[in-house]
Amino acid sequence: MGFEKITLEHKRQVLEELADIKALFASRNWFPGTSGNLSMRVGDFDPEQFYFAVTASGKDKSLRTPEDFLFVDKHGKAIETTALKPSAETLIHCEIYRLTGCGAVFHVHTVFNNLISEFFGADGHVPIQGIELIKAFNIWEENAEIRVPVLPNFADIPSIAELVPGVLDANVPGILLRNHGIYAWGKDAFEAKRHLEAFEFLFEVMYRQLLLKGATK
Ligand SMILES: CSC[C@@H](O)[C@@H](O)C(=O)COP(=O)(O)O
Ligand SMILES: [Zn+2]
Repeated sequence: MGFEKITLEHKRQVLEELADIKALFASRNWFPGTSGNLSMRVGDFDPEQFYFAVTASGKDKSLRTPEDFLFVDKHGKAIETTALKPSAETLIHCEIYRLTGCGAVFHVHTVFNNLISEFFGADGHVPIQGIELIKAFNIWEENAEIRVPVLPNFADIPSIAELVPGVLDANVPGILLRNHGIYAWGKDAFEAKRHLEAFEFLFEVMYRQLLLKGATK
């Protein structure tokens, strides 16, 4: 489906939902120093052609303005004439949509995701086992273990994006960038938010557990 076939009403709904989520995350201090970016797909998913709304680069994400989002195509290029620049990390969003067909991708920098990504960075993944909130990823088995991939935080975003297919785990809707932040996604904004909140909770539990155990592993 071409971008022009997607109804204005649907596009407006998506922008409103994104703006509400942005305000909520900002209230949690999840966008310090203009960091973080959010996106939501508009229209159906087709790996050959899809579109999404993404935060404009470098904005203060705690503010609500008419210039907070723009629409881009599957290559991360703006589809309409605009002075706004898509998030510097849009290519990572593109890759996640392409590989998963998801409906929303949220990226935040928090103290806990930074600390945990660095502590386990050399291993290439964060192992999480036996914590109830793993069920937020629809994993119901007892004492389940997941591994959250950790990618190096290259300055060159395309170099990060090209590593995504090699580490993405269909059962784990998130990827950490070392000393940077997390990308979490879901079939829609509700699910992406649930996943992101679960990751952040799990990272905080792990951080505190490591302190309790004297930071041995
Ligand atoms: C201002 S530090 C954060 C940025 O370097 C980047 O990692 C980030 O998350 C926000 O970039 P943006 O281009 O505004 O989407
Ligand atoms: Zn970032």
